[in-house]
Amino acid sequence: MTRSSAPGKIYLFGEHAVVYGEPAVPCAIERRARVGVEPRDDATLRVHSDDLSLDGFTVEYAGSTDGKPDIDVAESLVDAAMGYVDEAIAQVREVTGEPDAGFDVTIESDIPLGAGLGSSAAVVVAAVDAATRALGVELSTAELAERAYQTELAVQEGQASRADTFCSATGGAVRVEGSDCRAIDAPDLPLVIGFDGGAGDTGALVAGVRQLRDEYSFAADTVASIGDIVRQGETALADGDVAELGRLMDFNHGLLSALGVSGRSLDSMVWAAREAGALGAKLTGAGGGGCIVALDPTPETETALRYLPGCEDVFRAELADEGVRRLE
Ligand SMILES: Nc1ncnc2c1ncn2[C@@H]1O[C@H](COP(=O)(O)OP(=O)(O)OP(=O)(O)O)[C@@H](O)[C@H]1O
Ligand SMILES: C[C@@](O)(CCO)CC(=O)[O-]
Ligand SMILES: [Mg+2]
Repeated sequence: MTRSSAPGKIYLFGEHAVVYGEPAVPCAIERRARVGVEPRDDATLRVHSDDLSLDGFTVEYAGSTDGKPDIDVAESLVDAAMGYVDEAIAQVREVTGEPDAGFDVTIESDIPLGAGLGSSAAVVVAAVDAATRALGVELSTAELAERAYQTELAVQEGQASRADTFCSATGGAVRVEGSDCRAIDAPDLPLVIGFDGGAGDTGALVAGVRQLRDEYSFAADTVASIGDIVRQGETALADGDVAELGRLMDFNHGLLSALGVSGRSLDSMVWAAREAGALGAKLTGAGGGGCIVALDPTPETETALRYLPGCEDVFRAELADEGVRRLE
């Protein structure tokens, strides 16, 4: 068995706008997806994940185009669940020049699905890394990030940035603007995550923003303004000005909300954090439902979120300095 892990992430600033070429600053956090792969002697892909909300199931199907999944749950759920792993393995087949490679894949993850913490990117980065190594190919971090990006791009129907996958592959805080991806220095930040137990569909949310942006020039301006916030945020990060970071996060949340990607429970967690004295709070990732990130060095935000109806989990996030990790 060849195993790799990769971290999830939060966005300090810039999700969604990054899809249209604005800069974004995601930070990897110490919550990981671990993927183990065992090459098979046929072209079948067999995936087991206990973490899927489908209550743990195994899907088996032939890697060829006419292969039908052999499962006992609704096919749409399977499509949603399998999309990223399936495409990650397609990338592995291409980069290794082994179109008929088959694998048994086992996924364990500490990252809630579809909640804005980059579970898809972490699973994809770890899967591509483990499966290529299992076939005797070691990708550089840049190549791994590129293949993982191509995976998200394909699954999200041509609408993805390099931000999540680059951040998960390299770890740390990063800045992504188009194809320009780089590590940046970030001070130790007092990050608190609130999770409403829900999820959003990244592809659908990104498509919704694209539609608004095409329809209204002020929506396009909103996306451009998020870019301005990110640039200002970079200065605040470089200065270690946590109060200013918080103000900018609040503003960023407002603009994401205007673009239609927040929701009642995300807004209520954001307001609970602000009322508890957080320096700033915003949704993270694609939105719809899932997680917010707040800045608070005191325990007040954690306490407020813990008692907020509709908030299912609260935790402090540590920055993950290490990206992909080769386990065995
Ligand atoms: N533990 C897992 N096992 C199998 N597949 C997973 C697992 N975690 C995530 N995935 C895949 O990732 C998909 C969720 O990705 P999606 O991009 O919608 O959300 P996210 O990456 O968690 O959040 P965001 O992109 O907003 O940060 C799942 O539907 C599934 O295909
Ligand atoms: C919403 C988005 O900006 C981040 C999802 O975590 C999509 C992407 O960058 O691919
Ligand atoms: Mg994702």
